[in-house]
Amino acid sequence: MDSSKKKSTFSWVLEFAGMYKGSYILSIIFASISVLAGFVPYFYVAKIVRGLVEGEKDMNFYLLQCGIISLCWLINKIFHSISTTLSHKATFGVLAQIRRKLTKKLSLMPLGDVLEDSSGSYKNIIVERVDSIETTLAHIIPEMISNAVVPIGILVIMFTINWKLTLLSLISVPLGMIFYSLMMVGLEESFNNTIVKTKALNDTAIEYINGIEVIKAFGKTRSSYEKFTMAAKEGADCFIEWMRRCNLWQNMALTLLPAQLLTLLPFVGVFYMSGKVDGTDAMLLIILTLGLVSPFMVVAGHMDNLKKTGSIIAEVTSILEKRELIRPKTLKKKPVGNSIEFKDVHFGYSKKEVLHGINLTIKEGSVNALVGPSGSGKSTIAKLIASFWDPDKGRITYGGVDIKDIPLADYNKNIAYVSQDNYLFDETVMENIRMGNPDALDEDVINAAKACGCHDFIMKLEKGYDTIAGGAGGHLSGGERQRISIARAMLKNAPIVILDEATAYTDPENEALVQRSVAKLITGKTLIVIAHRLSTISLADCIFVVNKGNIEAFGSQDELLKKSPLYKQMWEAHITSKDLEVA
Ligand SMILES: Nc1ncnc2c1ncn2[C@@H]1O[C@H](COP(=O)(O)OP(=O)(O)OP(=O)(O)O)[C@@H](O)[C@H]1O
Repeated sequence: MDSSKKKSTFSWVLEFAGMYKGSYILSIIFASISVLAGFVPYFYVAKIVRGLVEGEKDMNFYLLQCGIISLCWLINKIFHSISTTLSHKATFGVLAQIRRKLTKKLSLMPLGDVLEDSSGSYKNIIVERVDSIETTLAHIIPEMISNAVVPIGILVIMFTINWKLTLLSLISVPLGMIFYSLMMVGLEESFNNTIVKTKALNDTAIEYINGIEVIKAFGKTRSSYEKFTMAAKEGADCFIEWMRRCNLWQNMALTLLPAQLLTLLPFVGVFYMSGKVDGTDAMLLIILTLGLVSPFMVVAGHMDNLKKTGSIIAEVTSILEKRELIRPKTLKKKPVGNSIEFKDVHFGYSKKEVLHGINLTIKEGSVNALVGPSGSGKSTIAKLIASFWDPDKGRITYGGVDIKDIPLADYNKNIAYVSQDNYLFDETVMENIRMGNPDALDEDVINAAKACGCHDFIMKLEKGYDTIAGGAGGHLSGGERQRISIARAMLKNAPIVILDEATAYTDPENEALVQRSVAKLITGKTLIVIAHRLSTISLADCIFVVNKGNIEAFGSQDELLKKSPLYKQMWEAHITSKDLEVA
C-alpha cells in the first residue's frame, strides 16, 4: 500500500500506459481544443451583447457571431468525442496491461501464498475492481487536465479586463477552500475504512456461497446469514458515517467555491454606477464568470473518483509487491535422477515455525509415506516438495540440485500433485484431463481415462468427453472428480507423484476404483503419499513419522513397529478401528 502513495495516480497510469502514451497525449490535446472551443463562444456572446447595447443594426454582424458560435460548438463536441474515444481505447489497453501483470505476478508468487488468499478476492481485484477504474481513467485524464486549464484561461482574461473586479469575484474561493479542507480531514481514514468493509462484505459473500453445502448440512444458515448481513450492515454504516462526516463541509464547499457570480454582481453594480467599468466589460465579466463554474465542478467531481482510483491502485500495487519464488530462467546444473532430499529444512506460516529442521531422503522409484498426528506438518512437507513455498532455512534438493536453482516450469514438469480437492475447471472433461499434458492427443486422454477407470462413467455423461465439468467439477460426484484428476496426473506422466490420500470418498466401490487408478498412476514412479489410513501404506519402502514438525522416526513398517512408540500406537488404533468397521 505504501509504495502506491509515493506515486501519483497519473505517474502510475503512465507507467502502465506504455505504447498507449501517445493516445493519451493526443486525447489531452483534443480535449484541450474542445474546451477552448467551448469557451470562445463567451466572447462572441459578449460581442453580440455589445452590438445590441451599441445599437448595431447590421444583420450580417449577428449572423457571423452566431456562425462562429455554432462552429465552436461543433468543434467542442467533435473533439470531445475524439478525445474520449482515444482515452477509452488507451485505458482499455492500460487495464489489459494491469491484468496481464497481475496474472503474471500470481504465476510468480509461491503457489501456497496464492492459495492462501481467497480466490474470490483476487478475482474481485483483477476483474471487478480494475474494471471499475475504467470510466474514471478514461475521463479523468483528458477532462481533468482540460477542465483545469479552462478556469485558468478565463481568469487570465478576466484579470486583463478588470483585475479588481476579478479579485472581488474570487472572495468566496478561500472560504470554500477552508470548508473543502475540513471535508478532507479524516477522509483518507474513512475512505480506507469503506474499502476494508467492502472487501470484508465481498469475502463473506464468497465464503457464504462457497460454503453453502456445509452451512445447510450443519444448520448454520441462520448464523452464516447473520454474519453476511452484519458485514453488509457494517459496509453500509461506514458509508453513512463517511457521508455524515463530510456532508456539511462538502455542501458548504460546493456552494461557495463556484459562487463567483454572487460576489461579483453587487460589485459590478457599484463599479458601473461609479463609472469604473463600462457596460460591455461588466457584461463580459459576468458571462466569463459563468464559464468558470462548470469546469470547476467537473474537476471537483473527479477529485472524489481520483481518490477511489488511488485506493484500487494501492490494492493492485500490494499484489504486485508480494514476494515471488526466485528461480533461474535456465538450468545451470542438470539433476541426476529423481531423488529428493531435505537438509535441515525449517518452515513457518507467517511467523510461526511449523517444521523444525527436517532431514529426509526420498529415493528414486521408491514408495514413501508421511504419517503422523493431525497438524504435525505432513501436508506442509508435501507442499514444500511441490514448491508451493521455499523453506525459510535449509535446502531441498532434486537429483542433487537445489530446487531453487531449477526453473519453476522445468521442476513442475516432474511433480504430479493429487490432492483430495483437485480443482476441475469449467471446461469439458476432455480439456480437464488434457491439462496434465496440453500436447496430448484426444486418444492419449481417452487412454489415461480408461487406465483410471473414468472412461465408462464419462461415456455415460450427456455429451461424453465434451461434457462441461462444471464450476470446480460440481457436475460430477466426488469420486468421479477424483478419478478425473488422477487421469490428469497420469497424463502428465511426472516421475514424482505426491498423493494426499483421499478420505472423503470412502464408500467401498469408489475406494476400490480410486485405489486401482492410483496403482496405475504410480507404477514406476517415486511416490510420496500423505497417509491417513495406515493399511494403505504398510508395504511402503519408507514411512516417515512426522510429529510436531519433526521427523520422529523412519523406516519400513516392521522397523517402525519396533522402534517408534508413536507409530505403534497409531497402527494399533488403526487396527482397532478396522476391527470395529468389520464388526
Ligand atoms: N496456510 C496455513 N497458514 C497458517 N498455518 C498453517 C497453514 N497450513 C497449515 N498450517 C499449520 O501448520 C501446521 C502443520 O499443518 P499441516 O497441514 O502440514 O499438517 P498435517 O500433518 O498435514 O495435518 P492433517 O493431517 O490434519 O492434514 C498446523 O499447525 C497447521 O495449523
